[in-house]
Amino acid sequence: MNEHLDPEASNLNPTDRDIERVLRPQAFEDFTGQEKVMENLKIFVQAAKLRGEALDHVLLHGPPGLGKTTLSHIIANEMATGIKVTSGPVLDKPGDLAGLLTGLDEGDILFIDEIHRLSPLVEEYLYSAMEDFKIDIMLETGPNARSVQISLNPFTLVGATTRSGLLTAPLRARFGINARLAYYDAKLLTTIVLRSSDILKTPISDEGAYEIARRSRGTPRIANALLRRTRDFAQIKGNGNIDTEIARYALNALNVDEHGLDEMDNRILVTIIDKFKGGPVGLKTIATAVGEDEGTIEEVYEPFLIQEGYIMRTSRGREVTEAAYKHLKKNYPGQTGKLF
Ligand SMILES: Nc1ncnc2c1ncn2[C@@H]1O[C@H](COP(=O)(O)OP(=O)(O)OP(=O)(O)O)[C@@H](O)[C@H]1O
Ligand SMILES: [Mg+2]
Repeated sequence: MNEHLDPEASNLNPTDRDIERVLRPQAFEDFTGQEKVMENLKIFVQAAKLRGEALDHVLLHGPPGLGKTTLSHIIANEMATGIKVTSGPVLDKPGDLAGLLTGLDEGDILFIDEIHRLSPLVEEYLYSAMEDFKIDIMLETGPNARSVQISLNPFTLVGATTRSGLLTAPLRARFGINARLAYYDAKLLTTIVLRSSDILKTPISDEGAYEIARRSRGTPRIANALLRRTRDFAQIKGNGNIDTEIARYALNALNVDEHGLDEMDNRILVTIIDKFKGGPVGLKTIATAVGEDEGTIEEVYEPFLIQEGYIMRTSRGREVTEAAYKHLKKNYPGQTGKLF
């Protein structure tokens, strides 16, 4: 597999990257949560294996860190096939894609991360590959140039995206299996934290694990990262064991608040309340006011704030809820204004 094309690997330091790899579940049975998605996926994998066919193309979508990349590797492991990894922005010419496609063995997985960022030309080239396992390739250049159609081995495209809304309809329609990953509840994340501490050989109490879990924005990647940092605090400031007290100490030091909101989450809520009277206000305006990229707010911060009931999406923009005022210990202006 092409590790250097794994885009998320680059923003971790080498040690954390190694740890992330060790913690990554390898089989269906190590993967916690996403019950509905997993139940179906297991059936589709079993059926494809029974028929000796390639699995239908799979689209995985959902916020960052919920397990899309992990699942793509699990699918390859469970199908007992090879996997090639690339990403939308890396494939800038159809030729790049052709090279990957012709190198696939029967039943192999081609994993395209950030598939919403494919160039239109590459995307169109993908259509016939996905549908008929055929591609056109150009032979020679200049006056002798001609294209020939070649057959590919049947393969499975696994596409991952945090922005399924940006996928074109024709591309979306070519995926037979469409799986949306949702945020994890604190109980599931506790299981994940306990499993990770076991692998890292870090002693932890159930309560300590729960404390980390419930403050991890519903996201396994964040839970694992907070576990690693809490382990540092436990080793330097404590006796190496993670209990509730050291977990609280570490999470406060890391600016993760009682409800698991981080600095940017809180800055977004404060901004909407203080600068825009609680909203409604447009996404672009919020982005400018907090100094963060609009897409990042939409795909990383907002979904969690909406799911936790701090923000509502209305036709006129984003509005904070009473829960947001309460969370920030601010007076809720309430409905009074609307009576007059
Ligand atoms: N269901 C799960 N059970 C246990 N660990 C998980 C699970 N889902 C994710 N993880 C852990 O969280 C980490 C992040 O997951 P992953 O890289 O698959 O997320 P992603 O959805 O691909 O994120 P991105 O959109 O940023 O690429 C993994 O290394 C893995 O250790
Ligand atoms: Mg990923």
